[in-house]
Amino acid sequence: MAKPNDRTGIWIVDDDRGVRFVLAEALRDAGMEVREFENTPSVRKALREAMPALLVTDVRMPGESGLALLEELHVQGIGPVIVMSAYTDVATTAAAYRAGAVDYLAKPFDLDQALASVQRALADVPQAEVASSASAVPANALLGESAPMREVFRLIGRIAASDLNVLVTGETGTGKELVARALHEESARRGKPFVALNTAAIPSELLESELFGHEAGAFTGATRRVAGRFEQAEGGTLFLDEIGDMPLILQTRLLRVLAGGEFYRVGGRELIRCNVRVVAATHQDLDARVMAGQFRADLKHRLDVVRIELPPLRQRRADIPLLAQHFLANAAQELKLPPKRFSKAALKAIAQRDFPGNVRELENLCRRLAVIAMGAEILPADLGKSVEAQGGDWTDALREWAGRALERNEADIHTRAREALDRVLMEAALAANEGHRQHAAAALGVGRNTLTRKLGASRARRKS
Ligand SMILES: Nc1ncnc2c1ncn2[C@@H]1O[C@H](COP(=O)(O)OP(=O)(O)OP(=O)(O)O)[C@@H](O)[C@H]1O
Repeated sequence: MAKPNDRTGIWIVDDDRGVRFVLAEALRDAGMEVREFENTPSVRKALREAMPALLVTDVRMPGESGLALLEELHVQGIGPVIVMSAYTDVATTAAAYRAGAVDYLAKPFDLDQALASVQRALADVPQAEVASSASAVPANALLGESAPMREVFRLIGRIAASDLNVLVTGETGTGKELVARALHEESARRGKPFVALNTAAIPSELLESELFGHEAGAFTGATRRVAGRFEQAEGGTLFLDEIGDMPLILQTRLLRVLAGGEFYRVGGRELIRCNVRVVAATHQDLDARVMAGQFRADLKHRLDVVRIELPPLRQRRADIPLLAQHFLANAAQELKLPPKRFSKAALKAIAQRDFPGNVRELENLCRRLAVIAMGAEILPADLGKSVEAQGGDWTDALREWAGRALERNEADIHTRAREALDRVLMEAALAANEGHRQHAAAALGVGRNTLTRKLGASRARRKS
């Protein structure tokens, strides 16, 4: 193989002649020397005589994948490499960064963007830290193909391996928790716990012990030592949802832990060191809360090292068909119903809807459709039925459900029914109020705390 100081030119590897041509021309126009390759064996051959200053490679090509080549070259210390691909799922982007890529271009890309990326790579501008573990990447449930979601995947892939704190923002139901999970799964912390805590769902007087644990006798009713979420997440990731609602006094404690990596359990004297990556999320405007004195600016800075903004579903309608089909198939499987599919017209009609409750609302709609649509194909008329079913006589369905559950001698029928009732009402009210909890609570005629507590309890149960 050639010596590293012989590096010249930019090598483009892509089985698509069109892509090679357009990119090569753009780079040549910018005064760069370019060589083109249509597969990895030809690159290997060329590497016997020369080395590129920069390699730009596609991922999926007939024969060997660009990532396999990249991994090998990375081990040998060649670099930098830019990966370009139409596959912008988290698993592929994260794998590219792990294999040593300095950037990831989502196809189709803008030529100016590609040129800027090449120039950055050549100038050796430091990119995000990358870890170099090459283990298999688990399948990820975070779906999307719209431009904003591709950007989100790219960002996740880029920062997952670092230990940076991340703030995920977006309306309710946009997938903030899924993003936090993806960050965890794509990091070296995978295999260690991922612990989620909705700070708004826990009464503030209990939140401290929930986060940091307590010793026996710390307060009335504390009969034994209990580990908090920080301890439970040791070595892994702690997801703090609705961070904007955290009481100020706890913000101060959290800040201390983040700054020092140490804490005491409530009522405890032993200083506990922790190694936890914190991913926080909020649907609120944290900057506005800082301005209003409701959120500590220094804590915001600690949490907001990297920000991932999830756009509402109505701003990424291109994702709706993909998500809807996925949820419909999932619901049918989960509920043991025969598989159903959307007619083209139904899918089109769904994609035109606004979803104030975002992906969660779409998921719920698909579940209802899986149950109520008569035929194997869901038609636009079924969408209307689904709306009627929401406002129709649901007690019939409940009666039927109760009858079946009793027949099967199932346990906790009343509790489960109440939970389902709570959940449906809360989700409906949140969806109707753009995720605004106070408005949703008012619309239901319950207190805001009741709503958040029930919401948290119902989610915790669904997760367990
Ligand atoms: N991109 C996506 N692909 C697949 N499923 C998704 C996606 N985004 C969200 N979901 C699903 O939608 C539901 C809501 O997502 P999630 O709980 O992550 O939202 P959230 O933003 O954390 O909501 P909240 O602010 O109300 O806590 C979940 O069931 C999740 O699996």
